[in-house]
Amino acid sequence: MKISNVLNCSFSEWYPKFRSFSFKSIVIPLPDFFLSYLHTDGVILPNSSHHGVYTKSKNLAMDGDEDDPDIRDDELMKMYESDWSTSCIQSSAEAPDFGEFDIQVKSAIKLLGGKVFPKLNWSSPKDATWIAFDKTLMCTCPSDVYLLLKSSEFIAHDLDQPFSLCEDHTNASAGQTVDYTLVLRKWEPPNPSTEFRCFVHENKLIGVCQRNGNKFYPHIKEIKEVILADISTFLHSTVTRLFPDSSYVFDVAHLKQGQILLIDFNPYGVVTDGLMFSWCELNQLAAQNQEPCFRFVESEEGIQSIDYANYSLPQDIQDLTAGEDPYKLMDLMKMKIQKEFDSDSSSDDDTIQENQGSEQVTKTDKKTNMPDDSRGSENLR
Ligand SMILES: Nc1ncnc2c1ncn2[C@@H]1O[C@H](COP(=O)(O)OP(=O)(O)OP(=O)(O)O)[C@@H](O)[C@H]1O
Repeated sequence: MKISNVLNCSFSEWYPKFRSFSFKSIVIPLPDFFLSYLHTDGVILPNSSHHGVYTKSKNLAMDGDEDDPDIRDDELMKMYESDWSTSCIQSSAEAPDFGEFDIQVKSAIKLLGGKVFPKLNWSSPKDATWIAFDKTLMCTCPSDVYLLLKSSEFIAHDLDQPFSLCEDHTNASAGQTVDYTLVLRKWEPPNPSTEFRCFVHENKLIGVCQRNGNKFYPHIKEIKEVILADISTFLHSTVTRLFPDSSYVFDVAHLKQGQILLIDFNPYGVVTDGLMFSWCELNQLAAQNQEPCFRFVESEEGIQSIDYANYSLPQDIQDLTAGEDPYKLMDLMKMKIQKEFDSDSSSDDDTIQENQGSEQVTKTDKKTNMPDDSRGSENLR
């Protein structure tokens, strides 16, 4: 994967050619001051949102929505006073004023029907839904967009190191200027059972898999030949003709027989999540001259763990599992030793429980039915 391949998957590169096959979208160039805002720590919403400090509820930050009858005054006060102890500190910081940019975002949302799905050049803030009032990426005002963008690690990756896994990436290319854009797409959530990720190597479809690996959709098995044939036709009649690279990954929704909705392009390489494939498997498929491999959840037992679930885990747990904070690990071990010491007298019971625990782990691993290397930590898209 080269820098040029990543650039070709940038939304503003592919969208003009595929406009009629995808969601209606508006691209707004990001001014430098907004990029600096995204880079700074902390979340202070602009003056225009009427709420200079970060508030937990999206509704609190919605323009002209102070009289929302769904929120009672006492609930509002509780939300304000809840666990945002830093708000006193933040309120003394200056709230930004986005002027013309804010107006552009507002009118784009209006033009797209009042509800939008936000992205930057490559990624959406899909890991930040926890911060949203309704736990989705639906935005109805500029503050919704800013809050999600500021809270996402995927967005931070787009901004800080979009080429970090490219083979031609050097320290010099790290500073390569990217024309950053805000992408607002008409809010039209596809039915997850219709979404598929498609892997293309040298213009050949090598693999297709269900986009959402944590659900079993019985209908996929029934119409798998139709799905594969429609994706293949769309690839060869449209995508290969218009997309500049020969290897890439694209996401689609199979709306009905003969009707494909294009969702996104991603680079062909480990930066892109192989979902139900490991990249090792994909490379093997690329080397073979076979029909595309179609993978989907074939039964309730084949379900994978939930995507991005780790982003909603407490930071302490994430640090522990990633081994990033040895002191937390030492504390945990001390607690464990103490617990074992305390319950020394009932060791027989403990042994049974621990055995049951390891049995469960083994079962869970088997349930995914996936090779160990199937989800690399490099996957960012
Ligand atoms: N216009 C839209 N309205 C509502 N939901 C959408 C819209 N576009 C995409 N989605 C949903 O969001 C998901 C992610 O979309 P998209 O692929 O554009 O984001 P992404 O961050 O680039 O994801 P990835 O990096 O995994 O490709 C889609 O699978 C789809 O379910």
